[in-house]
Amino acid sequence: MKKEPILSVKDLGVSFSQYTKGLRRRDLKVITNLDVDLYEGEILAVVGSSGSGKSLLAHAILGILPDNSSTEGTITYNGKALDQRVKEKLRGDEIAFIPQSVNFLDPLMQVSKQVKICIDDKQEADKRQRKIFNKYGLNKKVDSLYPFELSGGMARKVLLSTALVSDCKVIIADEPTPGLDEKSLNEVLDDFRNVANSGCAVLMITHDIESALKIADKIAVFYAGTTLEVASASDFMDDGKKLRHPYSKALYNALPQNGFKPIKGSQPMPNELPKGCLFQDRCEKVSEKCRETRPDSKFVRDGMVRCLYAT
Ligand SMILES: Nc1ncnc2c1ncn2[C@@H]1O[C@H](COP(=O)(O)OP(=O)(O)OP(=O)(O)O)[C@@H](O)[C@H]1O
Ligand code: NI
Repeated sequence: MKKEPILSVKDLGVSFSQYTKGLRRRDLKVITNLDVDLYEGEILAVVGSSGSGKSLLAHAILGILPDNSSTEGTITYNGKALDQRVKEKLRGDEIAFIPQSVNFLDPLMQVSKQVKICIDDKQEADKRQRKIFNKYGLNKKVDSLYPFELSGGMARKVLLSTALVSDCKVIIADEPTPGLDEKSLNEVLDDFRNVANSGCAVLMITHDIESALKIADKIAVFYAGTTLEVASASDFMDDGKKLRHPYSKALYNALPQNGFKPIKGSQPMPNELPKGCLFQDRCEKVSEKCRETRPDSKFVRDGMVRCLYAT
């Protein structure tokens, strides 16, 4: 029997209402057709350039989008559609969030306390908090510090600790690794793999495809607010031959070990999305049909892709 996802996002759309000149209101759609499925015991890495919709996906799942936003599509958790009330209940209880900005730490609480409140077993809390701080090289003196007294790297480690000590079923990590030294980066990647191996589902948003490939099971490739491909991490090898979308292949070719070969152009802005395929202006294989038709998602060789010509 095929395993069901613990968290499933289907056809997510996010719009923001904005006031333009003359106080006319208009809706700007910044996300169209985002799809991801998360499974227990698996790490799904979400990659894509700045502005492709990675953080908004996380915020939509957690119910922390701004008030001037509206959403379409469905987000289900254990098969049940999530509404705002349930999202708020799950946040911090079953779903742990590691935000992109370290400003999410409580400025008025000592950092060791912020980690301890995430541990259900209160008798074990002191020990477990110290253990994880030790592992990340945060000495005893750090326990009593407040966030403003920490360097960026230290604050990032505290944020990571809050999620990794919790017994949550899902961890959503938005850029968890910038600012970490090499040793801590490897520790953190190992820890994500270990929590996944013990059954947790991990959604890891990252610019760092190389790190993602070390630990992820699957990679979702976002572009201009749309999921273009979801592939096995093992498809990112052998010249990228197994990848289904030209953009995923381009990302693969741009990795340092593959010679940093970039592609020309940039992702379209939300207010200038073309009719048809979003990647058309940068694609070598573009046809007339690509300019007319926005590709639906389809399953190709056990992966998902939005390209008319994917095989
Ligand atoms: N509050 C907002 N109002 C209007 N547009 C927004 C708002 N928040 C995000 N956007 C737009 O939505 C798009 C997706 O933003 P998002 O923050 O999800 O990108 P991202 O992939 O996380 O980028 P980064 O890698 O830089 O963190 C961008 O075009 C951004 O400008
Ligand atoms: Ni972001």
